[in-house]
Amino acid sequence: MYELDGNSLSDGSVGSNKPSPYTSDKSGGPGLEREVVLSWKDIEYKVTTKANKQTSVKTILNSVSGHINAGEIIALIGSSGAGKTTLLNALSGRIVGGQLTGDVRFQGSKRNPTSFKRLTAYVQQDDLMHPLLSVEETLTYAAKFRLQNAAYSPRQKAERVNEVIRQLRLEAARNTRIGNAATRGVSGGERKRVSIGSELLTDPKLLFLDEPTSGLDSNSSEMVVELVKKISVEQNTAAIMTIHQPNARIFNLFDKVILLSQGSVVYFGPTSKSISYFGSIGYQCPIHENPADYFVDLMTLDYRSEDLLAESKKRVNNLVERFIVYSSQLDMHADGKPSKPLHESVESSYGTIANDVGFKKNSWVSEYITLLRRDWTNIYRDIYYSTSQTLQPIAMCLMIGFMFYNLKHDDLSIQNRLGVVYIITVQATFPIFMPQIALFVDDLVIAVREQSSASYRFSTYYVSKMSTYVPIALVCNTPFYIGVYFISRLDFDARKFFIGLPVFYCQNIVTVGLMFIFGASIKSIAMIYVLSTAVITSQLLFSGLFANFRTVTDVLSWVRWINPIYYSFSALAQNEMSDMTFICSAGPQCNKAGKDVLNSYSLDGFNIWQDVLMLLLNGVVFYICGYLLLRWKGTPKYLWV
Ligand SMILES: Nc1ncnc2c1ncn2[C@@H]1O[C@H](COP(=O)(O)OP(=O)(O)OP(=O)(O)O)[C@@H](O)[C@H]1O
Repeated sequence: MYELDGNSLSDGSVGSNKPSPYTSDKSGGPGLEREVVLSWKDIEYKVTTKANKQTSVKTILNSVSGHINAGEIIALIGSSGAGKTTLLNALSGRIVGGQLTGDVRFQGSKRNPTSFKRLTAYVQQDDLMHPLLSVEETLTYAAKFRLQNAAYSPRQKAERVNEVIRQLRLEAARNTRIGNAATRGVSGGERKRVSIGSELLTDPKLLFLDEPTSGLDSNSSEMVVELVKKISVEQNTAAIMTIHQPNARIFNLFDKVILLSQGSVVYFGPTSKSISYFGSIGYQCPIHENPADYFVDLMTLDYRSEDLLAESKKRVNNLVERFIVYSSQLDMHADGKPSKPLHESVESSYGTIANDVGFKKNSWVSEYITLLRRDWTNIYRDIYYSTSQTLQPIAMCLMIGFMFYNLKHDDLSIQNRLGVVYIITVQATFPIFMPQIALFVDDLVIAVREQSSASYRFSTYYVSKMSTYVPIALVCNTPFYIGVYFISRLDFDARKFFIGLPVFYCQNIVTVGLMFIFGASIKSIAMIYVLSTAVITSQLLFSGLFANFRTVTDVLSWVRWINPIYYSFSALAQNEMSDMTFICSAGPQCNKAGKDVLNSYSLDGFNIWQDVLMLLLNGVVFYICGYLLLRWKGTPKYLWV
């Protein structure tokens, strides 16, 4: 382990042959051996980059080794782009893409991804939480998902939430909503503490934090670090956090620091010894300077001129080499023989603890009920969404109803009837798709984060989303259908009314399925809007109203068979017109049969029930694809070493 032990610089010299910190870790004090929670050795991470059509391999982490003991907090410090987040991700098992090599052990064993996820926690830099839930609700839902029902009763979960609220000093904000850019909520520091609290609920053995102080003033930053330290000490857990140039007070709160430059370790050891270490290799931190600022300046490449760049590169290389020399000396016993690395020695003492932890997931039903409750709370509180989803169908119903007011039974009404039926179909597409996709994409980001800590199953998430979005679509659009039916006076017949309504419902349900496909497969909302508009517009164009399928070229005529809108429009049009007869409004007396009209529009390829069947088949395919895409895209392919 390339780490300075607590005593190695006591005489101010570097490189004295001492018992290696690999073999015994007594940083807890004389006689106190602390459990090594995580150790990592020779971590290398490379990515392939392309520039000017040339492919090159970029090394982002270069032979990084270290370990963390229970009760410690370690700061990962370096200039921007030094590789801090990459190292944190590699250690927490969240690296995607590239080549990762080396060896990471959790409590002495190779990591079992599932147990590791459950026993550790990761606080992301962006605090992704539901803005409309209060602090207490956010923590309560996290507790319901992440604490096993078998081990915690509802009361014990509530007590655990209260304990975390107390621990993180969040009592005053308990009932305040999290908030976002649109709605004022808790302060930045409180938000960060809620984020940390959600992760602490499970009593993780190891906490990873990515820049927990970014965006906070120095008081809030100090409070966050102090709290993490207090918890680590009290609960004998460990924490590793990336942090940008902490002030001197915050810097001194850390037990150890890892200083990274260009992916290489420049120093890893006790914070208290960092100044003397740098002093011993010729870089004495000025008395009144903040040590973290001084170290980061030393480690940063200076791009202001060629000369300054060359000079800073030389300095950084020197710092890296000096630390390699020093750490290799620490690897030797006093007799000059290499000591057995701590990384390997801990394995024998801790066996396979990390892999032995058996977790019983909460039941599917329990997850589903909790997710459903959270979804409906969010929807109910989203005043903009609920108002617009309620008012839009009513406004459209009045407009369409009065535009086609009181349809007659003459031949002029043929076009109008087809128009009304078509608009009924359209109302079950865009007005449902667009607002729901915006909600779903926002929600999915949080779900993916929750998934990374194995909070619940994707299947429960998906079914709870279906159970939220489908009823909303149906309930909100029902007044539209009823209003348009009666105001425009579509053919008055109870049988027709009660056949048309379920067909309309089916189209709404299919639209929600299509929405899941887009939401699960594309992250960018702008891209979704562009592509989905193109897809839905094409579906509307191929509905049979604008182009007669007898005249559509063979190359495109097949589109109707995979077009749900064709089926719903055809079913609704047949339902309305197949038994009607239209009187000619002018000229010689004549009658036009609805059947003939439908035939002239090629809308009678299937009968109503076949149309409904095909519509439902489209829906089933959409929902299955949506689920598979959600699983595939929502489960990042993390690299484990
Ligand atoms: N997948 C990747 N492909 C290409 N470059 C990458 C990739 N991942 C990381 N990098 C590069 O590796 C370097 C280290 O990135 P990282 O995010 O770890 O830095 P950091 O120290 O956390 O920086 P900051 O403090 O600015 O967040 C950066 O130059 C980044 O651009």
